[in-house]
Amino acid sequence: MHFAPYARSRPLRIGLAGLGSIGIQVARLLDAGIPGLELAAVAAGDQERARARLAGLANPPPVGDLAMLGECDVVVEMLPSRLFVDIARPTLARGATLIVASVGALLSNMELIDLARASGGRILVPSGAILGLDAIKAACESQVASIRIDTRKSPASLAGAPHIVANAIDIHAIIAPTVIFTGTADEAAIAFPANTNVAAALALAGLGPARTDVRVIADPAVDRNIHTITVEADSARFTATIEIVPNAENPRSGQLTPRSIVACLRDLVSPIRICS
Ligand SMILES: NC(=O)C1=CN([C@@H]2O[C@H](COP(=O)(O)OP(=O)(O)OC[C@H]3O[C@@H](n4cnc5c(N)ncnc54)[C@H](OP(=O)(O)O)[C@@H]3O)[C@@H](O)[C@H]2O)C=CC1
Ligand SMILES: O=C([O-])CC(=O)C(=O)O
Repeated sequence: MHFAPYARSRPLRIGLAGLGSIGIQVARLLDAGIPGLELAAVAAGDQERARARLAGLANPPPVGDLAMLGECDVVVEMLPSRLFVDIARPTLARGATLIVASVGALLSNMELIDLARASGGRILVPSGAILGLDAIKAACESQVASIRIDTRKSPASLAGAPHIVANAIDIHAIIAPTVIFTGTADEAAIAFPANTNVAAALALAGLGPARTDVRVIADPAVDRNIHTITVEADSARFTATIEIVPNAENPRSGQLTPRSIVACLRDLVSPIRICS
C-alpha cells in the first residue's frame, strides 16, 4: 500500500548520484510523481548522455557532476563502487541522508558511520536485491549461530570481477553449476564488488562482515540472479530465496533494486512505516 505523506512545507529534494541501470529507473519512477519527493538533481559521468536519457521525463532535472548534489536533502548513491566514497563523504559531512546501493563499498569505509554520527547525517541501506533483512534483524535480538548467503548467477554476469581475473578463471568455459568463491562478506566485497552488495547488506543487518558466510556459484543454466539466505538462530531457523530478473542494460544488477530504493524514499515521508 502507498500512503499520503506527512504535510511538509516543501518536498524532500532528492539527488541521484549515477544514472546507470539502477539510476535511470529510479529517475523514471520519481518523475512519475511520488507525493512529498522531488527529483532535484542528477550527477552522471557522461552528462550529455544523461541529459539525453532524461529528456523524455515530464520534469527533467538538472544534470551535473557530484558537487551538483550538495543542496539535496537526500542523495541516492548508485555509482560504480570505486566512486562510492566520493559522494558518501561530502553528503554525510554536511549532515544529509545517504541512500547506498554500493553496499559492499561501505564495508571498506566503515569510518563513514562515525562521520554520520558526528554530523547528524544518516546512512540508509535499502534491501536492494535481497529479502529477509527484517527477519535477520529480529533474529539478531536472540542468539544467532550462523548466517549464509548463496549467490547464483550466470557466468556472463560474473565476468571481469577481481576474483575471476586474479585467479584466471575461464568463466565462459563453465558448463555446469560451479562454486567459484567461498569466504566471508568482507572478502566477497573485494572479490566481487559488483555482485555481492546483497551479502554486505546481510552482514550489516546481521552478524557483521566477518561472520557472514558467502558462496558465489556460476551457473550457466540460470537466467535470473538467485540469492538464498540461511539463518540458524535461537529464535528461528529460516531459508529464503529470491530470483531477480537481471537488468537488460547491466546484467550484474537486477530489476528489484531500483524499486527497493524508491520504497526506501517513500518511507522517508510516510507517516506509517513497515520496518524492513
Ligand atoms: N544493493 C544492491 O542490492 C545492489 C547494488 N548494486 C550496486 O549499485 C551500483 C550501481 O549499479 P548500476 O546502476 O547497475 O551501475 P552502472 O554501471 O549501470 O551505473 C553507474 C553509473 O555511475 C555513473 N558515473 C560514473 N562516474 C561518475 C561520476 N564521476 N559522477 C557521477 N556519475 C558517475 C555512470 O555514468 P556514465 O556511464 O555516464 O559514466 C553510470 O551512470 C553498483 O555499485 C552496483 O554494484 C547493484 C545491484 C544490486
Ligand atoms: O543480484 C543482483 O541484482 C545484484 C547482486 O547480486 C549484488 O549486487 O549483490
